[in-house]
Amino acid sequence: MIQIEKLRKTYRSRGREVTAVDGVDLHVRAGEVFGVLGRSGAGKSTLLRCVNLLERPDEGRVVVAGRELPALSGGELRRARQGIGMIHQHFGLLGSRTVAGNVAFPLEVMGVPRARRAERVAELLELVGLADHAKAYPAQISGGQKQRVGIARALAGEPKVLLSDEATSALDPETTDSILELLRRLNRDLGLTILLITHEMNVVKRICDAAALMRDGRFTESGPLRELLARPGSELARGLFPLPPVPHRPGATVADVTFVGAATGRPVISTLAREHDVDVNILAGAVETVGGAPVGRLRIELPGPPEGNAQHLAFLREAGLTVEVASAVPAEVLRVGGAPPDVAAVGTSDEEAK
Ligand SMILES: Nc1ncnc2c1ncn2[C@@H]1O[C@H](COP(=O)(O)OP(=O)(O)OP(=O)(O)O)[C@@H](O)[C@H]1O
Repeated sequence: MIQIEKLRKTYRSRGREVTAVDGVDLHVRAGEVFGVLGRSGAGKSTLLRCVNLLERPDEGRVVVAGRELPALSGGELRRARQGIGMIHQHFGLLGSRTVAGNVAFPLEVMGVPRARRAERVAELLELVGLADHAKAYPAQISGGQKQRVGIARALAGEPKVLLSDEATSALDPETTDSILELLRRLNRDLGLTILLITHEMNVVKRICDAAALMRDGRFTESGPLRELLARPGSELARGLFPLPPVPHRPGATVADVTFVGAATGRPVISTLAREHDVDVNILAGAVETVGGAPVGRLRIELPGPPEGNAQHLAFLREAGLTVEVASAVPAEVLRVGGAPPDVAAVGTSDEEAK
């Protein structure tokens, strides 16, 4: 649905050059929720704004719903943009218009007749759970309700794609969850493809099917969450599912074992202990839902050095588990129970990030 190839965008001002997006490839499938995670200044907003051409890229292809946007003329581009909704961190509502008036605004611009407009506004407010607030003004509603108005307005033109620019960053955790739930429901019920940018790992964990980590204008890794979780050494996986730091005895083998999907239902660890007659010490562990699928992560300790446990580790890998031997992982990665500095820092508040 969104195909981006070798995208590059450099800002030039007062003799200074900043390459905000430096050769990004991105493929978002129809019906997918894709999250781009990164610190402030990584280039996320610029990337998002290049998808609907609010920002014109210097190089690269931008194809949305089969149309190569940079090649379109003014009128064609305006029509193509109707198929791409956008929501923002600070909502961008018109304070002088009611909730209904804000949602009606894009329909007026599109030239939708008054009667149809009123019907459509009612449908959209119902969809986002704001039917009772049609006559309120933005100043009279909460932040979460304002974002619901933003979402209703973004959906006015029946877009296939929704771009979300830190849509929950200004909201408290409970309201964030309710907005994420709404986005997930719209994704499922309307088949809406969502590309979101965020600095919050929780957002990726809650609703994304796939994600990329962006740093200095580039993707350092990307892919479906299930694949990332099963990819040894993935920074995103460690950030999504950190384990607490656990001191371990020298001379023992400590390994982080990740179970994704079907593997969560099998008693692999007890089978290893029984069939290989080895003592498995569980140091830490958790089972969570990531991208809608159960994922388990355990930190285990086996007696003796890794060389002596090669057969046991191979057994776990053959059973479909991802196994990372802790002693082979760089020390900084083990800090904060597995979240490396860059991914951990992504969780800073927006105020800190600015
Ligand atoms: N209009 C502009 N003119 C000049 N430089 C810009 C402009 N917009 C962004 N930049 C620079 O491009 C880089 C990437 O900025 P961008 O806003 O895309 O990052 P971001 O990851 O979205 O960060 P944030 O979360 O703080 O918005 C930064 O160094 C920023 O200062």
